[in-house]
Amino acid sequence: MKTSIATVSISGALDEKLAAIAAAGFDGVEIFENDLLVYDASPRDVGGMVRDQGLHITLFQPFRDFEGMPNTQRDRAFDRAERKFDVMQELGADLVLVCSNVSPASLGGIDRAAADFHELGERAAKRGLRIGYEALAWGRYVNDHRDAWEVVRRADHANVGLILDSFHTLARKIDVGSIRSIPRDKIFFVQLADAPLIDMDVLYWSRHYRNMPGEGDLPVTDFTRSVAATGYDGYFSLEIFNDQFRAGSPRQIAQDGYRSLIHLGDQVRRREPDARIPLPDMPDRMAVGKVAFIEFVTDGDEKGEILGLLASMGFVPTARHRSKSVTVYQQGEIRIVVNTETAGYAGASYNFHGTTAYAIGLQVSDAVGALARALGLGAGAFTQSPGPGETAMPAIYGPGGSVIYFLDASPSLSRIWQTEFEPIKPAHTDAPAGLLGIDHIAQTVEYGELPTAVLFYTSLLAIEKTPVFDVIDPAGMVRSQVVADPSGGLRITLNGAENRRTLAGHFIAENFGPAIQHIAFQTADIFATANALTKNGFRSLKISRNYYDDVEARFGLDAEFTDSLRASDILYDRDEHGEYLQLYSSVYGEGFFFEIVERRGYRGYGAANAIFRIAAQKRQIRPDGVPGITKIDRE
Ligand SMILES: O=C(O)c1ccc(O)c(O)c1
Ligand SMILES: [Mg+2]
Repeated sequence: MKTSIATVSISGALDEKLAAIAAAGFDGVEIFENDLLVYDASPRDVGGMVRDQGLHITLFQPFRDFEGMPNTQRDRAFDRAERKFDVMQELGADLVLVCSNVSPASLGGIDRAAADFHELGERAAKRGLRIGYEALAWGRYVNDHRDAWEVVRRADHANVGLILDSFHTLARKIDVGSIRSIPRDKIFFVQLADAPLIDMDVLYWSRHYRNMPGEGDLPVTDFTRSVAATGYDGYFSLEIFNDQFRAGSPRQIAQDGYRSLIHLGDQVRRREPDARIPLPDMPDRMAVGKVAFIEFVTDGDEKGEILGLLASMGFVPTARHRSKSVTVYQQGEIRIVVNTETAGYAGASYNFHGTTAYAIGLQVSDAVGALARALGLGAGAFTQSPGPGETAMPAIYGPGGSVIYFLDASPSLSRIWQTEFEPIKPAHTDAPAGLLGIDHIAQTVEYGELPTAVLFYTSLLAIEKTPVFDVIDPAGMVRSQVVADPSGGLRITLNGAENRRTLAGHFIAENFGPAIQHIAFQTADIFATANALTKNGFRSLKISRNYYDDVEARFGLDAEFTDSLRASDILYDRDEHGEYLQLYSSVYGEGFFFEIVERRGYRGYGAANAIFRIAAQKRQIRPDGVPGITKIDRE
């Protein structure tokens, strides 16, 4: 797959952009004129800089308001073009993007536009250059790739071709099937961008909200399949106008972009038999059977607290690692691993973040295959040399420096709990609090890294994302998006914290980075679980009494049922599929907590209850109501 990205897509000065683009693995780069103009070096030197990074200049852009001008302005348009051709020759760029005219002065008329392009093609040919015509969704007369193609067809010049841009086509809901009949040699270049579905002016939407394919809601895969069906084998280039990306880390954004292209190319070539998208072989996205374990690292006083919390929820130690300071706590199918090693990555993670759920283990059909896919998508391998007799579990770095392990049914990995651990005779073997499995994991990330995390999980695993939704914290908004396997094997709620005063923002500030902020366990009977927990000394989060009056009225609940919810601090929600009951632990440390849920068919996560839960948690962290979260109520 020939990969490219426009310089406009990422932050920094031109040299920083180029370094980040090259480091991420791209083959080429679209040079945006502004990035060249504001950089203090000649076009020739910039061309040299690009090539020194091992990159090819795939396109120079944009050239605006060219075609269909009245005679008085037509000559000017050609003069301007010749000047741009000079720059391109200096740069070493052979293709220029001409976007459809938006000028009120332009005249329209398909033959007039075609004649202009024919002449421009003649002039370009003399210099060995090529012209690509792109329909902007807001072009004055040409705003549909089918019309742009008709102009190119009538221009009938070998040096004039079409540029397709997924955003313009998909934003206007134009049938992508129409691309399949365009001859591949007349498609000179393909730009790709996704975007969240927001109902707004298309120009504003395009210039501020585009994101990487797979991060938004547009059917970019269908678009790319249609392009691939023509046999197109040229560049696929990311052209992402996005305010957050412009302010983000150039390396991170470039890496995300590369991942999104490889993932897209991989999905397209699996579905489109005539696709000419060469990519190294990698297994397809894998379904997650379940979360096999969650691993905490802790030490010192904090260790006693976290173990106390686990015990109060009915977890019992079942196995101790043969050589490391690692213990497994279990209940039913749930395994919580508590690591108190001071060396290695766990120890380093503890020193930096304090007690944290830094690793998860995912059960997949082929652990080595999952690792291979992750590496193919640019993830970092996590390796720690195994001790004598230990099995190296395939693992990668996840969002925020977390670790993701893969387990499968292979002989060595499936027996890891027996071979590496010594059993501890448990005090009891039933599930004492009725906790049956992990319902979901909530991971808090920086606001700008929500799309990064979504793309990370959905490109690697057979899980789908929900649209973004807002969680209201009394101190600000938290943007949320869920990535989940429809069968429930893995559900991760991702929260992007916009400021440090929200509970999520406070958590990542105090934790010195993004991390798992809560873990939700499933029960089949939340009232029985609540009773068992109370007997165990579990301290639930106290919910405001006002909440229950409201929930009773909102859902028309029986007074008796509401009383039982109130008595156990259980929150209630309902969707078209059923009911949801939620119970929270007290807050641990600077914002970590556990949740227990009973799903009665319900498919969501109780977003409507989040504001009540967060307010209660903040009361607990800050009982005196003094701004700034300072003191934890441990009574
Ligand atoms: O917003 C614009 O003007 C603009 C310019 C060039 C493009 O390729 C594009 O897709 C949009
Ligand atoms: Mg474009």
